[in-house]
Amino acid sequence: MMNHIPRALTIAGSDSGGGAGIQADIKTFQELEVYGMSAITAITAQNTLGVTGIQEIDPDIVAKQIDAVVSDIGVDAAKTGMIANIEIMQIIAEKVKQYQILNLVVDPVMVSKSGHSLLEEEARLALKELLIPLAMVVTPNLPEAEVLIGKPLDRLEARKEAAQMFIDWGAKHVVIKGGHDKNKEKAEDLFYDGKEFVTLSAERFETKHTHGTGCTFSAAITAYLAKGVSPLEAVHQAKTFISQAISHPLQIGKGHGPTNHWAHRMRRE
Ligand SMILES: Nc1ncnc2c1ncn2[C@@H]1O[C@H](COP(=O)(O)OP(=O)(O)OP(=O)(O)O)[C@@H](O)[C@H]1O
Ligand SMILES: Cc1ncc(COP(=O)(O)O)c(N)n1
Repeated sequence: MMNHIPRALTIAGSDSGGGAGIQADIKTFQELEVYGMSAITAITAQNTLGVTGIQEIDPDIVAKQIDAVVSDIGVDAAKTGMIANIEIMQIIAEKVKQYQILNLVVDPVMVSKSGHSLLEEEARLALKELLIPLAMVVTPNLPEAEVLIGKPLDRLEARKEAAQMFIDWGAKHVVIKGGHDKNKEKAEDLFYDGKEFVTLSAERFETKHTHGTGCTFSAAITAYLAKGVSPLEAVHQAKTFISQAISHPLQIGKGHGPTNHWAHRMRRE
């Protein structure tokens, strides 16, 4: 009898530099021994210094990519990253509902670390109505959570209230990532399932090579969900994966280099 092969789909933008987006996601799936597939929403001309061009993909082609992989191969878990515009967001929501993709990780990507918009401003708040309600796990960073909530989230109490809002919008679980909280000695993320708060704490590494950390983290959560792991355990395992990837950065390019997707192997070898 054939073993079941876990299959994960990323619905996101392409990063020609290979550090973020679809490329980071597929590398992460591969490292975690999950079969990776993609539905590309936009092509970015990008490297470690920034984004120099964006071609948004026709929403109909985004839909056809999702149809193609679901109808033939099947999807155990999926994630969204860069979505570019409202039409693409609408079609993704439609397809997730049509195919009843329950293990959906929504990474509400808005702006790249280099400061380029990856989701048109008018579409940002629509995440609350269209995609967050379909999320098994939603993974905002602090600036994204602040845009969606509409107020600063400096204090832990405010972050806890914000986490409750994500649950009220329909997400099953939320992780508010603390990577941007540079004042904190640790890299601390807040997980909430509507009942219990869990702080995920790890060493904060002094490095400028953090291009694609959010993509890699959400892709790792997706890979673990595809393998049948519970959301809390998936987030714990993904936190270990991203910490290892940041702790052994790749000295690639002249700007913010990528994380190291194979760093986790060093523990085994
Ligand atoms: N310097 C660091 N050292 C250790 N962990 C970090 C560091 N920076 C970010 N992280 C961790 O990486 C994960 C991704 O968080 P981050 O806040 O960087 O996401 P993001 O801003 O969405 O990333 P991106 O901008 O790449 O999309 C979180 O678990 C966060 O705590
Ligand atoms: C295609 C694509 N998707 C996502 C990101 C966010 O990653 P980062 O914030 O690290 O630049 C990116 N730069 N490009």
